[in-house]
Amino acid sequence: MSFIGILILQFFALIIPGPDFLLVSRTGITDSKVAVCQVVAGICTGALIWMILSILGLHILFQTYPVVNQLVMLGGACYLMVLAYGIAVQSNQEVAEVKKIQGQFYFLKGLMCNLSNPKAIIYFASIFSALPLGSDITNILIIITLLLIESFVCFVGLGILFSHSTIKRTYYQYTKKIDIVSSFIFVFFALLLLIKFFVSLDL
Ligand SMILES: NC(=[NH2+])NCCC[C@H](N)C(=O)O
Repeated sequence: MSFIGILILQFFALIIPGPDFLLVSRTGITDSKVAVCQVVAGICTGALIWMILSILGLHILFQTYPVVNQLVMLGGACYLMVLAYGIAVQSNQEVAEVKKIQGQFYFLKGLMCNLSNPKAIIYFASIFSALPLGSDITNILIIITLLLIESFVCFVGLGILFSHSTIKRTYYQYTKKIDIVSSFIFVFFALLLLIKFFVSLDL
């Protein structure tokens, strides 16, 4: 596959709503643009970690020892539940209080959210094996850089889109309802991971 082909594929992977997408759009609505950049930097660091692990061949470890994959899925599901719980608690607090509690953890939130999905390692492994002219180191470095830039630009763009005043106004009008819906969506993603976990147990 050509570099352009890989970037187009990655674009669709980015914009399909998932935990990263939800976290970025939410941060855009409820927080500052700086917070969006920090969350996205965390997500991109997570993506970089998955890329490095897949280059090191750890996807083979995941396939050979499914228990490693299962543990990450379980941990990921728990983390998404924690995110959902955080939003649910937040919906019962005043905005000023919430700001105080959230503190500086945006980067970590983005990082953990991205790492919650172990499927990423298989995804990146297949991308690296589909590289044009084989997987030599220059090609891999180029594609890693391009994928990270694309993820950063698309997600920051998404966060800024959601930080638009009209969307913010709507949010402050329906804060509680939107918080509850987004917390349910995080629970939904966590349940998907849990279902995959139980299916992989092959009971
Ligand atoms: N940096 C990445 N490649 N992230 C993958 C994002 C996957 C999916 N769109 C989500 O929002 O969860």
